[in-house]
Amino acid sequence: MSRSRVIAGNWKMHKTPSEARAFARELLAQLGGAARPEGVEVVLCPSFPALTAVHAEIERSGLGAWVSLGAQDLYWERQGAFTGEVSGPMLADAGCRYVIVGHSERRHLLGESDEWVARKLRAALESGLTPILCVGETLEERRQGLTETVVSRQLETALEGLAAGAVAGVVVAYEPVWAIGTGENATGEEAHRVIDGVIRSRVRARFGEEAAGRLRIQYGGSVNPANIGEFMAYPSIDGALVGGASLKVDSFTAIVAAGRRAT
Ligand SMILES: O=C[C@H](O)COP(=O)(O)O
Repeated sequence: MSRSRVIAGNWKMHKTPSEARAFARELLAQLGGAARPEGVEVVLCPSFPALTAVHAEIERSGLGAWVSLGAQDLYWERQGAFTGEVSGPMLADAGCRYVIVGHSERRHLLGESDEWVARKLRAALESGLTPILCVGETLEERRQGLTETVVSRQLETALEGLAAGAVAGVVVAYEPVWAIGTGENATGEEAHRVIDGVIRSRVRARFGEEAAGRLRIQYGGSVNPANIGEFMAYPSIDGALVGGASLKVDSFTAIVAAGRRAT
């Protein structure tokens, strides 16, 4: 299995720039003090105002070969009269390599549609950023047996019209909405079923074997040091998108360490 794993910390609307800087310094010191887990990339996604401070800490740490900066969102236009929005070129210039698109909090709290997410994903790629595309069903959709329908629709709308080579470079995060911040995670088997049986197989059908084989697919939703092993036991799961447990140095470093593929 040659795909590297991506362990991303989504700090959401936590930590001021000074708190983020101090936290990043401590986290990077701890990550740098241990051996790099083989085949693992780490992405830190602070809020917009903290990006440059965290970028400076990554540079200072010398871990830039495997620790990257990511943003939590972007707008699809490159510049213009879009008050409050942030563009892909701005993020790239601030040192980002990754950007989250379509997080469920944006879809459900802020009304982002599948079409908006698709535009954002394209904008990310055009700016040379790796999008982390979030997909996942709500509790109600799960109860109605709509997981596959919802995940397929979100995935296919976002990837529609892209070249297979571009799709191969995307990271998809399967985040069942009912598992986010609730302490109630999907089981490894449930995550594997959606990741392999829905997401990778849809990509295979639409974009071919090579794109499907290269695409990295994470699980997200109440990941913590106690349950990360259950997900990483599946070769199909290429890492995790971590919310709450990424806000503490010890829990996040434990999750990063667990990301290495068993040999
Ligand atoms: O982006 C991260 C996800 O929303 C998961 O958050 P959580 O780990 O706090 O459940």
